[in-house]
Amino acid sequence: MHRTDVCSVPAQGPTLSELGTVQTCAEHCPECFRSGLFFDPENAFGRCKQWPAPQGRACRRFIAEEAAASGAKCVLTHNPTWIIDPIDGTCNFVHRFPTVAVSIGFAVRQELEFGVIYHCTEERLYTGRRGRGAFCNGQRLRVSGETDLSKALVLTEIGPKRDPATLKLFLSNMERLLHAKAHGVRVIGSSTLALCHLASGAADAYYQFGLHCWDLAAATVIIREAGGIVIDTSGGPLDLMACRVVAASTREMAMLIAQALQTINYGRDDEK
Ligand SMILES: O=P(O)(O)O[C@H]1[C@H](O)[C@@H](O)[C@H](O)[C@H](O)[C@@H]1O
Ligand SMILES: [Mg+2]
Repeated sequence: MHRTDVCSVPAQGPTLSELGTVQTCAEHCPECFRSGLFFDPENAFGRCKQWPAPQGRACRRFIAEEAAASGAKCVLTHNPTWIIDPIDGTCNFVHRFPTVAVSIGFAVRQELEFGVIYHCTEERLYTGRRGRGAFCNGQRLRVSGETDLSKALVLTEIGPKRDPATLKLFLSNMERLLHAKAHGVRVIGSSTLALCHLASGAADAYYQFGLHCWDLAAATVIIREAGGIVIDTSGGPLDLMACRVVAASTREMAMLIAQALQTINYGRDDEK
């Protein structure tokens, strides 16, 4: 049966309900997914068209924090892949500290196509779709454009390692930025929401060693579509699996941060 359903989404970017539509499309097209059918790779939502999957591979894949925690491999192939952190800010959640989010990213051919981050306690839905802009509850997002570190609010997170050597490096990085006269440095307990604050212009830079691809996938699309930049801590292009990032409102700010940092090694998501 040739399906021509359009899992279309309005141009202003997806909302969970449209995403739900895409998911409904997937549910409505079980034969698509069973026989390895793809969404049209030219358009992440696209038309759910029927054509044979190459080498009969299953079509969409999932990379999720809890699956990785129970031993699943984090390998980003060319297949359409959902990259999910179901609760970002778990420690906050158990303390009833209201900085908790759900993060859902989607990649096709290893290109991040769209991201959705839902700030559960504030009912703020951040969305971004490649080439179609970034939004919070339908309001367009723009980064601050700040290039002066002395006027910048810099966000970071501690990362999971707490051994003395790692903590020394973490604190040393924070000290370096404060010595460089950063206007402020903040740790809020959720990398995805910190990155959304950057996309909204409420912060000017973010860096972290020890986060994961599921923290970065959705937020990277949202920041890029808000006019920001997301790179590796080396100053090179983002490596989604490298467990490290610098994001900023401008390339100048990103390079200032990257040059100040000492590396903390957390390995790679695709090598664990
Ligand atoms: O709460 P989960 O298990 O998602 O872990 C998150 C940490 O809580 C954040 O500090 C950290 O910045 C990352 O967001 C990390 O994913
Ligand atoms: Mg997380």
